[in-house]
Amino acid sequence: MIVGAIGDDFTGSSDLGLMLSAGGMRTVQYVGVPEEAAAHDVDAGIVALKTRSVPVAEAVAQSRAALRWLKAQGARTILFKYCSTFDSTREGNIGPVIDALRAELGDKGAVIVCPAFPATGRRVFMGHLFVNDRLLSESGMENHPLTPMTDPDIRRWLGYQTACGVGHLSLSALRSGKGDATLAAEAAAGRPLVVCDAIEDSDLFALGALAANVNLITGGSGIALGIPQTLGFSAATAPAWRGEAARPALCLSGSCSAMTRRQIEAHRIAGGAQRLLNVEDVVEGRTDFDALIEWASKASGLPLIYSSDDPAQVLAWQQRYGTGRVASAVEDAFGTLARLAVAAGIGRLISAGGETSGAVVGALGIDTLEIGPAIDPGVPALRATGRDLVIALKSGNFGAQDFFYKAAKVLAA
Ligand SMILES: Nc1ncnc2c1ncn2[C@@H]1O[C@H](COP(=O)(O)OP(=O)(O)O)[C@@H](O)[C@H]1O
Ligand SMILES: O=C(O)[C@@H](O)C(=O)COP(=O)(O)O
Repeated sequence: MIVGAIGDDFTGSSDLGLMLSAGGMRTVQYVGVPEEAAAHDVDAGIVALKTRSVPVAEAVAQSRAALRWLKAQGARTILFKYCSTFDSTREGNIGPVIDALRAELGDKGAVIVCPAFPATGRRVFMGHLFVNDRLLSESGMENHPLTPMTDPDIRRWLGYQTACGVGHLSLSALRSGKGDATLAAEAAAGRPLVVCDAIEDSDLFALGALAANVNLITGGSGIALGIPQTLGFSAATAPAWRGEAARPALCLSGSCSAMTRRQIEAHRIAGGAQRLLNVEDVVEGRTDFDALIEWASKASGLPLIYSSDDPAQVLAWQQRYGTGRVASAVEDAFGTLARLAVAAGIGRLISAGGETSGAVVGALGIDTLEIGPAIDPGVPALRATGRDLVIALKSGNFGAQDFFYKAAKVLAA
C-alpha cells in the first residue's frame, strides 16, 4: 500500500476512492479499521469511518487507530478525507483529528487543508469556501441537520477547532510557484495547518505536486486529484465492473440536502415509487419495516424510501425529540431497512446521505468495497467484496437531478 487514507464518512470515502482509482491506483475502501492485513496488490487503501458527527474523543481515537493500521500496511502518503463543504461544528471534528494525526506522525511541518472540488462546484479562494456561486454559509449547508455551516472562512472555522495555528496559501502564491516556500514559512511561523486556495483542477494538480514534501494531506476528494500522478501512476482505463442486472434495486434516503430533495422530486416525476418514512413512528418505535420492504418488492417503478424533509420540518423534529435522538433513530431505521432488503433479495442498493450510508453499510456487515465506474462526479458504483450486492453511496450534495434512476442503471450494467 502506497497511499493510506482515513475518511470521516462512507460517501466521502467512496468519493475519494473514485478519485484515486481514476488516477490509476488499485483502490479498496475498508469498512472501519480492518483486523486483517491488506492484500498485497492494493495501491491505495481508504479506511472509512463514521466519525464526522461523533464526540471528538471518539473521532480522534478511531482516526489514530486507522492511521496505525495504514502505516503498518506500508502507506507512506497519508490523506485525511473530510467533506468538500467542511462539515463540522465549532468544536470539531476536523481540527482535533488533524492535530492527533500530526502528533501520531511526529509531524512538525505543514499540513495541507483544502476542501476544494471544482468538478462539484466547491472552490476555495482567499481562504473562503464557495459552493457554485454562493458562499458556503449561503449555499443551503447552513441548514444541515447535524453540522450547519454558518461561516465560509475555513481559516476561522478551523481556528476554533485546532490547538495549532492556521495559515494560508493564496491562489497567487500557488500559481506563481511559491507553494513549497509558503508552506514552509507558515509552519515556521507557528501556523502549520495551511488552508490552501484552489479554484481549478490545475490548482489541485499543483497541490498534488507539493504533497510530495508534506506528511499529512487533508481535504475533500479533490485533494487526491494530483496524487496518483505525483506518485507515478497514470489515468486508469475503466475499472472491471459487473453489475447486478438480474436483481432488484431499492433507494434509501436520509439526506435532507437541497440537492437530494430535488433528486427525490425528479424520481417522483419520472414514475418512481415513493414512501416517506414517518419520523414520529421511527422515534416512537412504531415503524413496520417488513411492510415497507414488502411494498418495495412489489412496487412498479424504482422504489425509494426516504425521511428527507425541508429545514423547517427537520428543525421541528429536532426540537421535539432532540437532534441526536432523531438522527440515530432515523439512521438505525435505514440500517434495518437495508438489512431486510438484502435478505429479501435486493441486489442493487442506492443510499443517499453520508451518515445514512454509514448506518446502511454498517448494518450489512460489509468488510470491503471495490470501486467501480462513476455514476456522477464523486459517486462511484461499488461492489461489496465477494457478495452479489452492488451499492451506491451518494453524498447529500452530489449527483445530477436524475441520480436515482441513473444509479440503478449503472449498478445493473
Ligand atoms: N426528517 C428528518 N428530520 C430530522 N433529521 C433527519 C431527518 N431525516 C434524516 N435525518 C437525519 O439527518 C442526518 C442527515 O445526514 P446525512 O445522512 O449525512 O446526509 P447528508 O449527506 O445530506 O449530510 C442523518 O443523521 C439523518 O438520520
Ligand atoms: O466531499 C464531499 O462533499 C463528499 O465526499 C462527502 O464527504 C459527502 O458527505 P455527505 O454530504 O454527508 O454525504
